[in-house]
Amino acid sequence: MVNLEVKAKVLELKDIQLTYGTKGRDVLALQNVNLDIEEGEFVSILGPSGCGKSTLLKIIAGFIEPTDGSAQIDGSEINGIDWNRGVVFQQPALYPWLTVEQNVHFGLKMRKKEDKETVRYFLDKIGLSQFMKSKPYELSGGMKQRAAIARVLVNNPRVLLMDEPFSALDALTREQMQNLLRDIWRETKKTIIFITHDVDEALLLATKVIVMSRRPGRIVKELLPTFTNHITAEDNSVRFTKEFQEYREEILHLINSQS
Ligand SMILES: Nc1ncnc2c1ncn2[C@@H]1O[C@H](COP(=O)(O)OP(=O)(O)OP(=O)(O)O)[C@@H](O)[C@H]1O
Repeated sequence: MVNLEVKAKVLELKDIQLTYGTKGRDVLALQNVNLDIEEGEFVSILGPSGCGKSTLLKIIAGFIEPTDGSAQIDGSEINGIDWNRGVVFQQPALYPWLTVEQNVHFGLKMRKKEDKETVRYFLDKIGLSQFMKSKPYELSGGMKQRAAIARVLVNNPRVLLMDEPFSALDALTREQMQNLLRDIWRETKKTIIFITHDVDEALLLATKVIVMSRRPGRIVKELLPTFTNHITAEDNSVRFTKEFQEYREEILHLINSQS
């Protein structure tokens, strides 16, 4: 049967170029980046250190403007930060003087959209209900990152942007967080853009893997793995298949040949 389902294009990056100007020395970070992202895609970005992954995410987040080219969300030019693009960083940015519940509620309150029910729903979803009255210093690294994810999800963003969110976590917690994020993605059908240095992590989560060249960053390959659709918390045996290893080797070869 022919699949006639047409998904909406959420993000469109056209000929993006980004030059940082520092102390008279220009750094060309991105050049000719073209990328379309459809609704519900889980996109992972890989590439050598310093190739411009975070820069690309910052453009999509609206923290910085491209020097050239166009970055659009739902057909409109990205113009500064907005609640429809939530960002999760490597280090969870929580307010230390607020409880977990207050941290998660913060964005809604800022917009005068108080909604305790939604806050509690997401605290439950990420497994932090019992800790909602705790302060961030009372939480483990994984728990803090759960709170940071909930804090973004309550705003119901169109796109979830994640910059190496699990790289500071121990291996076991990292795997738990990957499973949690996959579950959230399956349930909410959010569009996710996820930067990582870990090829396995990208293949275990993403439906589209973008490999970038060394600086100035360009996209050298887009791959469409489907492993994430076959993984559950109990069974991630697809990672031991020949196909997984072939993807892995191809990506590692691409990255290493850039270095
Ligand atoms: N504010 C800035 N001013 C000047 N140069 C910058 C600035 N931010 C980043 N750069 C440079 O731009 C290039 C791309 O940086 P970016 O942080 O986007 O890369 P990355 O791929 O995310 O790196 P990593 O994998 O090491 O986190 C690097 O050479 C970096 O030194």
